[in-house]
Amino acid sequence: MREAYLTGGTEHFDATDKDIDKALRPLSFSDFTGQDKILENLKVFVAAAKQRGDALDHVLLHGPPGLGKTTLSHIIANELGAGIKMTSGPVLDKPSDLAGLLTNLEPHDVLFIDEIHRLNPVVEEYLYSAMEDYRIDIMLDSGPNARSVQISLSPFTLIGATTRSGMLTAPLRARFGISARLEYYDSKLLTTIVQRSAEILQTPIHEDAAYEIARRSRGTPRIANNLLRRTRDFAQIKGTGTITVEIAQFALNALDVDARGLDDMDKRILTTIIDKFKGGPVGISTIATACGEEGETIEEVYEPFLIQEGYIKRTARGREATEAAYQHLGRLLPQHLRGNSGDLFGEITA
Ligand SMILES: Nc1ncnc2c1ncn2[C@@H]1O[C@H](COP(=O)(O)OP(=O)(O)OP(=O)(O)O)[C@@H](O)[C@H]1O
Ligand SMILES: [Mg+2]
Repeated sequence: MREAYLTGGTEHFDATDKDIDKALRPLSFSDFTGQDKILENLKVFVAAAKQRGDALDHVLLHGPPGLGKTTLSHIIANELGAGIKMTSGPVLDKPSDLAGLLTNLEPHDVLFIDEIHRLNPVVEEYLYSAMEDYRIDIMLDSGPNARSVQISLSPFTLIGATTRSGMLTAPLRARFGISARLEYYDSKLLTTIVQRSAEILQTPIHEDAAYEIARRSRGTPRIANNLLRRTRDFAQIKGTGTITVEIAQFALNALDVDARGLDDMDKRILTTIIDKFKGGPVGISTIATACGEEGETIEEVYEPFLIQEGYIKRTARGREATEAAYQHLGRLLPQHLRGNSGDLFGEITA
């Protein structure tokens, strides 16, 4: 169930959750909280393109799931006053799928390709000339009648989103004029997002309760919104409807979200490194097998947050648990991590 908070977009939610998700989505630059640097730049690029009457340059948005890549793509289209067509890498099976989408774009429209690192290489090849020269060459017929026809496209903006920018080919990456990496949100920003969402859901929430949800949301707006929804259920059934800090704590504990926002899989990864591999270093695929999870998912979804929060370190020989990880899980620090306290001890006994 926790997976719904972490992975793959909105498809895990039921119908009502999907509707709520839509309602909570910011629609304009001014509605969007955080990622200040990215927004500042995008505002300039959008305004300049509009002033010149050009299509906006192609945009690559990358970063962990749930930080607002899809949301930002819609906002960019809104701010451009343009239409948006959505698709995703694995869905574009044949060049004709891509051609169909491209030839239907109005001038300055946005084509959004999610999971762009998973494009079929043949389709990707076609995308190059579309991005560069706004044209595609398609083959008609096959065998002796085969001929290639060139089709001009309306100037458009491709927005590609990916959680794995490292898996993009160099030629594709080079064709994006604008590239932005979304970062995890701090608790203050997430508090603002929780408060905004609660207002849209018409649920009264105390500020300390909003903060409690925020700081336990793995730096991720999607998780914050999900925890808010579930907390709202607890407030409704177990309380008076208002989300107080007590209700928030009760709900978050019931949902197995720990005090620092780590979930079951986060903890399983840390305990695996510490208990089974003496704190590391250990390779990601070994951790994955021991945790019963895909290596890719660990690298893409769990590890970035654990690294950012200082629980694991990436070294040339693999992943290592840090002092913070031992402390958080209540494990005894191994000798090599005792550093300062060991010295102090040595001084006293000397
Ligand atoms: N800056 C923000 N302010 C307010 N809400 C946000 C913000 N960023 C994201 N959200 C909320 O979080 C949810 C998830 O965002 P979004 O779907 O854009 O993430 P994503 O980066 O596309 O994730 P994925 O990689 O899984 O596709 C959205 O429904 C939106 O309501
Ligand atoms: Mg998305």
